[in-house]
Amino acid sequence: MVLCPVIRKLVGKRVVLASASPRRQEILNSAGLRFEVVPSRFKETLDKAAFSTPYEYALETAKQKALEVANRMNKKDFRSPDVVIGADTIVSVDGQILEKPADKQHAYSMLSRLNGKEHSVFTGVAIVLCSTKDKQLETEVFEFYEETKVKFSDLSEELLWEYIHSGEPMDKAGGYGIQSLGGMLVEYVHGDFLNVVGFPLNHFCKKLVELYYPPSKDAIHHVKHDSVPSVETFEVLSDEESGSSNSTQQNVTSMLKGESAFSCGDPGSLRKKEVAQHVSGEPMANCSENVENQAPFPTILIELLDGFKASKAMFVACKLKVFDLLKGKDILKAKDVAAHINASVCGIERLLDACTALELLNKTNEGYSNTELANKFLVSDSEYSLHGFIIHANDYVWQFFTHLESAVKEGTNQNHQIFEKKAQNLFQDTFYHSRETKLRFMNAMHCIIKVTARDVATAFDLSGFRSACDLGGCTGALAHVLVQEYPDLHVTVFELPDVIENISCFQPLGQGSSRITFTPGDFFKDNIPKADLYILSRILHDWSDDKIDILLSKISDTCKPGSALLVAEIVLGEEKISPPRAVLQSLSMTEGKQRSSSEYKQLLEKYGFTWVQTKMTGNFLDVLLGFKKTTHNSELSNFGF
Ligand SMILES: C[S@@+](CC[C@H](N)C(=O)[O-])C[C@H]1O[C@@H](n2cnc3c(N)ncnc32)[C@H](O)[C@@H]1O
Repeated sequence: MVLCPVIRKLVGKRVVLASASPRRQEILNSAGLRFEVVPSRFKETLDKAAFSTPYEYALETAKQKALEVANRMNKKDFRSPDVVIGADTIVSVDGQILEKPADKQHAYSMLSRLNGKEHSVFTGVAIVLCSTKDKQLETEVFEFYEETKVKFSDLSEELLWEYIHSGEPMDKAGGYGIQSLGGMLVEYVHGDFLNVVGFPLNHFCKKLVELYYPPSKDAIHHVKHDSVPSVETFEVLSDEESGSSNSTQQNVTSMLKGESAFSCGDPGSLRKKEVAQHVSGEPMANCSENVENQAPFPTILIELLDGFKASKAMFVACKLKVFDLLKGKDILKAKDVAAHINASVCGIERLLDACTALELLNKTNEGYSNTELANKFLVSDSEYSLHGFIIHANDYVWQFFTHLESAVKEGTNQNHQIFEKKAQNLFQDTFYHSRETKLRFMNAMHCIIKVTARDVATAFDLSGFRSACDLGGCTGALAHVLVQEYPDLHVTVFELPDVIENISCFQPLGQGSSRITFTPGDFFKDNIPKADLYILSRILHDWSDDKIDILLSKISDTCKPGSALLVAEIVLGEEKISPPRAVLQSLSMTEGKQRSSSEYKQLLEKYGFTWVQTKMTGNFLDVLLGFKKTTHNSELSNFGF
């Protein structure tokens, strides 16, 4: 549901959030905004002393972040976004700006400064409207900031260090996250809570209202500032400039060309309006009113319409090992690629052009070559290859989605259509029904967990644990990262015997592997090994509540008080409509389901795990950690919590 009608005004526009912050993404997602995430590469190194107030610093950083992304995207494919949103959150105390702590000691000095005092949280937000003229990017910047006052209670040193050891402060401005454990430090909040989380949604919506529902012409006044040259404001624009039928026609044409809905009139008049906007802080006049009456170009629908073609083009190029052929610096013509993989020249030429359009390949007069993205993720033997996962998507998931209509009507998964028999057991009867399909599935899991393992392993500080058991740990890819990260940790991978028989080709040579043991077994039927820490990575979403009951009861019974359970899954937003990859995965209708953070928390608590914390990693998987109930909190501090 989209509560704020103005958010709907952005439907059909290419909206980009220039921030990697999962918190900002979640806030905007839950407001119903559809956007792409392109984290800014702007280095946050502006000289703070050059700004007379903290919010000016936050505003400038937000603006530079957004402009960097707008410029980069425009240069990259000459297809600029319509709107780029940049934001920067800082904490200010005693006139000093605090950003993210560099290490635990730095976090301690920040939190000590905030202890027992009131401080301000400022978020600067820049909304950059983009358009192009002769492939040159033109931008208009609208900016605002929000201030929220927060007061910390008087906190003991012990509590501050406990909080620091939770790992939570490290990626947060001021060294705390109010939406999670950090909320316990806070006595009061005056102002917008979401501003402290990282994005002032309310003010953002008001700003959009100003932009998209501007006040009538009469309401706009001349402004004169002593410090800036006198400029024309909206009132001096002629009718023609500000909204005649001619300019309406131009708007429609420019929108159909994919240009910004705001690029009406000649560029000169646009620039005048732009200056006026900056000076007066007032919105653009009739230009956007005209646009309101036009149906915007439904970019999102067109992209959805073509989505399956794009996926399939990438799948087929992977299956034919096109990226392997072009790996490194090789440049080949279509006919050479066709000869190598024994395919038609015209077919390959079309496939290579499609991959170029999708930014997987580069094309010059000499021929085609891999983009960096393809070299890194699509070549089958690259370190972080997703090739195996893509082949699984092509050979299995794709088939499933061709039966989606029946799946939706029947409310069941369609394995019986694909495998021609009803699956009693998801793994034995489907993924593992032949050696070929088993290796394909294992390779797919191996690819995806390799890319995400480091973030899973480090989402919490696990250095207090000595033994871990990764239940359904497949090829052991997560176990390998865990033993690299934690030199005192031993990991048992508990897996089906069928899988363990086939793990040898997935084992890296080298350090740490002597601390990994593979133990065959069935986690529903057999006893599970004893450990301080149990791990369920992408297990719970696959199973029915009955099966989960068996598994979690078993873990809970085996766990000693103070031991912990770590769950890695894609965590749904509380409204359960984001992130799209989780919601789309749900369509595969396995026995299980995806859950939100509060649902996982409830589930873990039901089996005796307390103190459940969630980390949204920004990577493919999010992580939850809960501790087996203990009467003594001191047992938790053995693990640094
Ligand atoms: C979706 S995969 C996740 C693999 C791995 N944990 C990861 O995150 O990539 C589920 C894994 O659970 C294993 N599994 C399924 N049923 C099992 C059972 N009854 N006992 C032990 N492992 C099982 C499968 O073999 C598979 O490797």
